[in-house]
Amino acid sequence: MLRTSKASLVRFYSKLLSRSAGTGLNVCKSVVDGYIQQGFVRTLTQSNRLNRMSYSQFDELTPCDVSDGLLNKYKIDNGGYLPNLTQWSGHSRGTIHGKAYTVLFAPANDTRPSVNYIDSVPPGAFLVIGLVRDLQLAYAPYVSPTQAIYGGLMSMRAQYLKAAGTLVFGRIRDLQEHRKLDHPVFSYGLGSCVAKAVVKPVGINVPLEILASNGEVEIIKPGDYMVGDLNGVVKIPSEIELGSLVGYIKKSIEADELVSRDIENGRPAKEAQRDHRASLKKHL
Ligand SMILES: O=C([O-])CC(=O)C(=O)O
Ligand code: NI
Repeated sequence: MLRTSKASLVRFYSKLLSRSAGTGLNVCKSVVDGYIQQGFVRTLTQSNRLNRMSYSQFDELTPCDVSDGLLNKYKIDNGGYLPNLTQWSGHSRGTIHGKAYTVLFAPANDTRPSVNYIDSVPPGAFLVIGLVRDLQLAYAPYVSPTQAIYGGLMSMRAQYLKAAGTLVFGRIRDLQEHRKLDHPVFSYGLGSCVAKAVVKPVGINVPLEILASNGEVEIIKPGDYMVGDLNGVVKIPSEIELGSLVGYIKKSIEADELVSRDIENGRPAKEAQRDHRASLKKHL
């Protein structure tokens, strides 16, 4: 009982800490540090281990499965889907997944200095590159620069550092090179010219604001879990416990397999769905 309440306390403060990042609410950090020093760190480590154990289970899931889980269990209306992205390369690798390592690009005349993001991509990370809000559009082509902000050499380095894949909310170039490497790259579009005359990277592991085509803004935080394939990319917010999500998704897939068998045997789809999905409610 006590452990549960400690765990939820730590989760609560961790959330508060991530929300307060950059807002000057340093008091939260000292509170969290205090709890961690008092031994609650063990609980955190245990929950990280649980998350780590679940990671390879995403090899067997698709972004569609994940969206079903986010919609039905967590009531996230868009199922975490980040619209209008295409997977250009790395198709042989099945489902691509990893924690978001985010990079923000701003206009070349931004006062912040340019940063080197590519040489510190963590192993297993999903490299996620976005532009500042002013350079984004709600409708195709979704960004105003026509230049490519990512190329083949960057994929070569990301792959060497064992990144899971790359997601660019903008244009990429050197398509042949990404394909030759078989490195998974997703983006809005393509280009041929490098972007140094118009934009530069200014932030690493900062939240990215992504304008979606329905006018909503999706925030991608460092550490959010990203899952992609031919269907596109889905974001699992870092607050969601991956073990519980995967548990629900597996039940949901089992139910769909029973529906599929019934449909193959000529049973009406509506009736089969109603019957097999009813039992899912107890896993919510
Ligand atoms: O060189 C650049 O700046 C971008 C590029 O084409 C690559 O990464 O291959
Ligand atoms: Ni290049």
